[in-house]
Amino acid sequence: MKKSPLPVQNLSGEEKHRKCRKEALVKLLRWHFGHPDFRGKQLEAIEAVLSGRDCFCLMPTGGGKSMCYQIPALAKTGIVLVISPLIALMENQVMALKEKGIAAEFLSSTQTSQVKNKIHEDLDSGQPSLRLLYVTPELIATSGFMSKLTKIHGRGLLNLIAVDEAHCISSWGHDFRPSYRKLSSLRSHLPDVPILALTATAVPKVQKDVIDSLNLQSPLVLKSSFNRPNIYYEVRYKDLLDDSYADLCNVLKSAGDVCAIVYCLERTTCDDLSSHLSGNGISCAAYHAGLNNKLRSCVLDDWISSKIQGIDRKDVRMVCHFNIPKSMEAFYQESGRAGRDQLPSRSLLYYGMDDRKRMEFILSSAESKKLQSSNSQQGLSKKSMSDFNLMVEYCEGSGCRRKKILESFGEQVSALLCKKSCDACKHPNLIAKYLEELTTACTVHQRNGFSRILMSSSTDAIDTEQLSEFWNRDDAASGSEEDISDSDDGFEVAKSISRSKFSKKSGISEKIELLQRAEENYYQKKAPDKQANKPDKNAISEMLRESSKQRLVGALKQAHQRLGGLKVDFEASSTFLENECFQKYGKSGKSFYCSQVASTVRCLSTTTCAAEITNRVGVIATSSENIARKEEPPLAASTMFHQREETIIGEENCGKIESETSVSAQPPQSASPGTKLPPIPSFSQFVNSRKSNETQTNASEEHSPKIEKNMKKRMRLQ
Ligand SMILES: Nc1ncnc2c1ncn2[C@@H]1O[C@H](COP(=O)(O)OP(=O)(O)OP(=O)(O)O)[C@@H](O)[C@H]1O
Ligand SMILES: [Mg+2]
Repeated sequence: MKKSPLPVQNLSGEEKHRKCRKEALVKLLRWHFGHPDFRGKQLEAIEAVLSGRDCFCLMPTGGGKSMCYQIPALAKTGIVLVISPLIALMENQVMALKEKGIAAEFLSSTQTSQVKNKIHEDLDSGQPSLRLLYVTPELIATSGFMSKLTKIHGRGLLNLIAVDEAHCISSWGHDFRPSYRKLSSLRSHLPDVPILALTATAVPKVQKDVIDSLNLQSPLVLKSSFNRPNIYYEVRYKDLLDDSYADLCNVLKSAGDVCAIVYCLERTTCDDLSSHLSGNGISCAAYHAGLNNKLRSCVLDDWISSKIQGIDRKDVRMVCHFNIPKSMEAFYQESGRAGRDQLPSRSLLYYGMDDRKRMEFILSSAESKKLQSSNSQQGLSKKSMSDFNLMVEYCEGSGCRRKKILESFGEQVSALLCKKSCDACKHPNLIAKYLEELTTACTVHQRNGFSRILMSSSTDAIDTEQLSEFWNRDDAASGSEEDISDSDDGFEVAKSISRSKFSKKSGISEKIELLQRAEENYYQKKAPDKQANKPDKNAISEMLRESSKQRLVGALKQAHQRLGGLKVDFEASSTFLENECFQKYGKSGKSFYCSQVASTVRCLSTTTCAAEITNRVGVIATSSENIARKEEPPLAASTMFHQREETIIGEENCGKIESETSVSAQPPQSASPGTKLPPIPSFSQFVNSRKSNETQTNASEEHSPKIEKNMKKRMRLQ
């Protein structure tokens, strides 16, 4: 329920006494957030920054770090600037604050220029109403925004700069973000504004790096215990399971209607698992860097909409790692998304020997790559391998899992602390038995060799930041930094193998061979005959489309009632909107399509302006013809296009190959009505035809440096 804001109090006035001050702060906490008292070191952090002191605050995931800057924003007139690496997090926090009647906004490319202008107007006014402004690190780096901040500060209105997820500044951390480096300019431009750095990453080297990089001056360093008593830790051994997909499916089903996150190393696993779970009646969606920004935001929207909470939803009951994470830090951070409401929750890790080998390969590739590029990175690469070994020990060791987590962060605790809230403490004999079986299974496994050699050497997620879950949609201020987990689609397979197995000297033909192998492998995985027998669980049925239309009609009618008269034809408008969803995400499958419909319904249900809807669907009159024409692209061609794009092109700026390959590689929407698109050649066909063309045109120049160079450039092997 929305409350009227408590009048802002200037606590630095007559309430000088610490006790009174504390009482006033607790009052703010109770009034705005409904919490009875501060947790852990929150109060100390708040008092430090309110007194103008820098502060480094290390608290576990879900420990309540946000409160350390949200309360100061309410305790003084002026603005608190919050820097966050993840737009979804910003959106989510701003939404939650607004619901509580607190004036908060975020600036990012996802907003309309109208919204942005409004925020800027407020900032430029003598008395901004904003209390918290969330921005991306990229925006801080722009001179325009920095000079705006300087002006606000000049008017005495910039109270605090909070750097959330501050470990992103350190290349020693598991989520290093180059854009965070730019934050070092904050201190030089705004020397006397206190800075609060917040993180849940406990590695001492990272802490030092954060303090040094942000140039914190004699900061108050606050550290809390990392124990998450409400999380039950468990490991399952893939090599001992008949079918880990089925196992996860059962786990999720038996957990009931709860919210869960499943982390996978690779996009393909993410997609496969997601469609497997959907096919088994579990509502889920894949979310990874292979999706475009809109799609990702759409999935996130859906996630948010189910309980009006975001990626950091408090009620996540289970976090599952379907592949072993690369470090204890990453594991802690991700598993820590469970149970932020302090209620009993579960962390489940599926450990498999193949996964272990694959991660070892990734990390050792990173090591050799970094050794080549810079000797100074040597220590970093070695560190990543020893970090991973801790993770392996977590899975393969028999002792208390909680103790292992805490010890990896330098906390010495007794296993009694666990109170049987991990599988190793609760079922020690069973775990001992599993580990014994695992040893036997592995011996057999090794004797037989690993089945998926190509797979295990496939992932090119060599840069540490590529495995990060943090991401920004492209920000107006600069290019985007799409840093979420990367994977091994066919192109990546070939790319990584060509990088790892062959030196730069290897010939183009070897690389082409590899690409062809990768392609074969990709298509084998998606073998049509295998697919043909199976009904496509992710297909969008006519029935689903019809029910989506009905949902949209309902939302339009509600908007009509709420806004006092919409001058639109409900049926035609809903058909238009549904078509739009289908056009955008029809090819991507049911979950994305449903998500887009949900997003549109939400948009209709929340808009406060009738003109917004009429303008949007007003397009119908002029574009209905186009819609009819654009509907239902030829399925085979569009699927093929999608696969090609994913497999071979895979990244941005691929126009060159695309346009040379075939005219049919145009997006199907742009094909004129009735035009049957010619078949798209496979990548092998394309490469072979190019090879023979080039051989014909200049036989003597076969494998000449020029051709190799061009081919290399086109295929972006390097
Ligand atoms: N003093 C408090 N009493 C009770 N609940 C609190 C208190 N402070 C924060 N919380 C709640 O704890 C939850 C986690 O808070 P928050 O998101 O700030 O954690 P965090 O430390 O930033 O975690 P993360 O590292 O995941 O970002 C929120 O639901 C918040 O409302
Ligand atoms: Mg946080």
